[in-house]
Amino acid sequence: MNSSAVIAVEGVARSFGDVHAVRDASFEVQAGSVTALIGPNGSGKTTLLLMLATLLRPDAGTIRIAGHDPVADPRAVRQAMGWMPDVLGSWGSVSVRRTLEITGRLYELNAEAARTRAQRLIELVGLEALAEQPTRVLSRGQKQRLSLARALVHEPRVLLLDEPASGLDPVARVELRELVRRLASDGVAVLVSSHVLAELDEMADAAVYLDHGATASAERVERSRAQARDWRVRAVDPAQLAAALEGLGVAVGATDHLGTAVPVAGEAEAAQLLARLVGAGVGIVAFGPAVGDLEHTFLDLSRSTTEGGDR
Ligand SMILES: Nc1ncnc2c1ncn2[C@@H]1O[C@H](COP(=O)(O)OP(=O)(O)OP(=O)(O)O)[C@@H](O)[C@H]1O
Repeated sequence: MNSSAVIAVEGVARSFGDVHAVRDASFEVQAGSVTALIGPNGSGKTTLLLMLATLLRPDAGTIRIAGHDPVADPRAVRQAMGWMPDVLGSWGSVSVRRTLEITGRLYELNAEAARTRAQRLIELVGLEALAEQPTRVLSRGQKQRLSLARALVHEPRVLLLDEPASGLDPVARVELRELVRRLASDGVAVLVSSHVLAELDEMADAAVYLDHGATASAERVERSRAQARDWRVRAVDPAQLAAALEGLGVAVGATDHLGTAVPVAGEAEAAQLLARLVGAGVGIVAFGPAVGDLEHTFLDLSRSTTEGGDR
């Protein structure tokens, strides 16, 4: 295992009867980084996270969290790790503040330290106005914030986040992203699963792609990343743009209100195309990849699996 890998997963599998939820997962997450866990519905993300969080036993393979084995030493793993599940199970009649204080006590903070920590976390996730309310009155997004605060009570070195942005409004999503980046810059290893790939693009340094319970190899991910992708171009005068593209012999894709899709092999080719269009006098107002890096790779991997490509 790499010396700074705080999460190390090797050949992990878990089935439920005939359902092979996770077949063969191997990856590492480094200290001070944010790694995205990406996969289609039912690909095994939650099952994998539950195994890392000591809540489910793997049938095969090895997991190390901060050097500890979740099966042999779940207590050490829980001390090192904060876990934000996709749905918060909370004590409905207990206030937000008490929830965090009780969680702190469960992590063996003394009463004074638990109180101070609860107050800091309430401020960190912006729940001041609701601190004395019972948790049952919280909206889904507010519950997500409480769930995140609870995961941070014991200042973990490893943070597992299962769909943390679901239910959050746009402002809260930006705040979540900034908070996660800040935690990573403090040295925390973060593994985050989400379906909102554009958001992960801005948050993550690395990605693990899970497909039918297996992680895609680094070589396969690299192949998919390198595939030609569509860029989208928009001009003040769409007719002039269409004529210029035709003049340059560019085979255009679909046009919608965001612009016209053009297939481009890489950034150098994109820069060349832009220079030519501007040189031809076209007033370009927007030019960029049609989808983010993670989404492009994810779509290409899904396509190659559907088409029976190798893994
Ligand atoms: N307790 C269980 N018993 C039986 N099958 C299960 C159980 N938990 C998960 N599965 C099955 O394992 C597969 C992987 O499920 P999992 O929830 O890990 O996927 P996921 O990638 O998190 O999906 P989603 O993106 O939809 O949340 C699915 O086919 C699911 O039906």
